[in-house]
This record gives sequence, C-alpha cells and structure tokens, in this order.
Amino acid sequence: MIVTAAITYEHIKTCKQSGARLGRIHTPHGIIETPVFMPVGTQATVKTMSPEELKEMDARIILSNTYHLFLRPGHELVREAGGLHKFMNWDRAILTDSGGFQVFSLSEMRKITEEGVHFRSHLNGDKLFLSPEVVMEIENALGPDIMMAFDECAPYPADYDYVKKSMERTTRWAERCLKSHARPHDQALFGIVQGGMYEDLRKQSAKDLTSLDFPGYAIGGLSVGEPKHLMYEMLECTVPLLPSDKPRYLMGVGSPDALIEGAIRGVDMFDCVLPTRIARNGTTMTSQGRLVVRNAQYANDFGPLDPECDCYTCRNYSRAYLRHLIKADETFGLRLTTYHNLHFLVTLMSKVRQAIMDDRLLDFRDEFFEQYGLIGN
Ligand SMILES: CO[C@@H]1O[C@H](CNc2nc3cc4c(=O)[nH]c(N)nc4cc3[nH]2)[C@@H](O)[C@H]1O
Repeated sequence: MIVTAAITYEHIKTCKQSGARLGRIHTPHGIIETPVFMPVGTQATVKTMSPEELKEMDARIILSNTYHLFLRPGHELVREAGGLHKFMNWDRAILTDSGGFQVFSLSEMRKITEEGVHFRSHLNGDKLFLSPEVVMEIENALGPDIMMAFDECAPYPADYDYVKKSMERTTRWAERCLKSHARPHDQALFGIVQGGMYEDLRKQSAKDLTSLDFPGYAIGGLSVGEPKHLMYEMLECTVPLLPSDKPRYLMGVGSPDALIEGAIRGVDMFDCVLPTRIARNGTTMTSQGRLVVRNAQYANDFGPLDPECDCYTCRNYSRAYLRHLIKADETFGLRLTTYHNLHFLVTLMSKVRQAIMDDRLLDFRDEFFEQYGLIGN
C-alpha cells in the first residue's frame, strides 16, 4: 500500500567521521533541521513554556500525547477546537505519540488482546479501550503533522518469547493503523520498531515495518531502564535496516550524551521529558555538567547559571535568585530552569548539526564529554 505522506526527508550530508547525517524534514508546518531534539508537551503544553518562548529558542517541533489527551480533555473537544495547532496556539510542527508507551506505563488493570488494550484511566479509574483503529481516530482528531502507530512498548527486562509475540502483534497493529489512516496526505504515520533487547527480533521488526513503506520510522522499546550500551547496540543493529531517505526517531531519549551517541548512530529525531522534568526540581544541564541549583552552595552565587549560555535565564538571573525561587516553590523559578534546559538541548543539537557539517562529530563528542564531565564510551 503506497501511503503518500505529508512530510518529506531531505538528506543534506553524512558526516565523514561518524556516519551521522544532516537533514531536513519538510512538514505542512515548517522545516525541521535534523538531528533535532523535540520538547515534550504531553497535555498540549510544554510545561511552563509559552509558544513564543519555544520559538525564541528555535524549537521547530513539539510532542503531545494521544493517551493523555484522550483521557483529558478528550479528542473530540480538540477536534471541535480546530485541532491541536489551533487549540494550543502552536503554528509549527507537532508529533503525537500513540499512547503505546503510556497505556503500559501509566494505567492500571491492563488487558492486552489482539484487538487492542483494555485499561482503566489513571485519572478516575474509568474502563477504557485503545486499538489501532481507535488511536488513528484520536490522532486524526488531534491533527498533528506526524503521528505514531499504536504499538506495545515491551517492558525491560522481558523474556524472548514475550518480546517476540509482542513485536509480531505490534507489526499487525501497524498494518491496521495504515489501513485506518484517514489523512495520509497531511499527516505522516510513522511505524515503530520493537524487539526488546534481542538483535534478531529488532531486525525482524525493522524488516517487517519497512516492507509496509511508512514515511518515517521510530525506534521504540528503548530508554526503558536498560543500560545505555544495550540501547546503543540495539540502534546499531536496527538503524542500518531503515531506509536512508526517511526520518529515524529514537523515542524517549534526551540526556546530552545519549543525543550525541544516537546522532552518531544515524538517528534524526529525539524527544524526552528529562529536561522539563528535572528543571521542576531545580536540576539544570550546563556546559560544565549537571548543576542542582537548589543546593546550598549556590545561595550566595550571583553569577549566571551557565557562564557559556546566552539564554534568557543566563543573561538575566543569578544562581542565587534561581535557588531562592526554587526553594520558595515559586513558579517563575520552574519557568527559568525549564527555559534554560530546553534551550541547552535545542542548542546542543545545533552544535551537533554544525559538527556533522564539519565532519567532526566524534571530536565534538569527546570535547563535549570532557567538558560536561561524562565518561564517553
Ligand atoms: C528515561 O526516561 C523515562 O522513560 C521515558 C522515556 N523513554 C521512552 N521510551 C519509549 C518507548 C516508546 C515506545 O516503544 N512506543 C511508544 N509509542 N512510545 C514510547 C515512548 C517512550 N519513552 C520517560 O517518559 C521517562 O519516564
């Protein structure tokens, strides 16, 4: 089945030193330079950020989540509002995850059948059901530029037989998503590769999904608690089987080292709640490594959070002020640390893109790890 897609991937160049690639994704809501980090806006907002602030830091695409918006406020309400872009006043690109992760990580009383997943809402215990067809209807109503197929993100660790059966069902669900996808011309549906930490299952999943000819491919089932070297090994056996003329999206990955290592292995798109989540308890990512600004040592530190950063937070406020706000549980403090962390990752990816352009991403990785204090592997 040929699905004419809403997006096209333009390959610009491959780094001579690392195999990383520079590209552009052309979407109905603008162009995305890749590799790219996508801020997560689970409930139709990137927590504490305004669309204007996200544009200030040049965020080109943000995530929202089918599971959460299905539960609240409901996808029909968002459809009535004119779709997510209108509802949240964001005129750049949006990607929605399908709920394949959340229904397994958030809800109670789950029952997985060939048809779909019966579960209880984590908000009020309501009995609910998601299937490939229902998820396609929800994502169609939300109206993102890129939408994820409904899959099962197998837990880690999980035994071979479980992962095999789960991965094969995820492929059947992907076919059902394609069949019930209403608007392929303006919404690109990505398949999601599964297979746990088993190389042969990962390869099987990649082969089965690429034969279905999606406009882009996500690599799921990773960043679920496995050691990082395992994640990298699974990337190394999966990415080469994905088409080079389509975007590759590694789901749920957002620490600086993992973004760089993922780009080196040919990944184009990343998302993670990490920068926004840790910001809310006063942990920040700086050029000198992680800095927990709520710590007492910063009480009288009137210098910028990160002396090498030119973001709004670092240009206008001191570590002492940030610490005070966070300790006093002042919302503005969360906004300032969130702004900085997102700016840090979005800027890191522009440095990664420049390093690819200059054919020196491995050198950049070593320099970054040296300064950030990460033991590169
Ligand atoms: C390491 O941080 C923790 O772990 C999560 C990130 N890790 C992650 N792995 C994912 C896998 C999938 C998948 O296989 N399928 C679909 N549809 N969505 C996914 C979303 C994912 N997010 C954060 O939420 C945080 O709790």
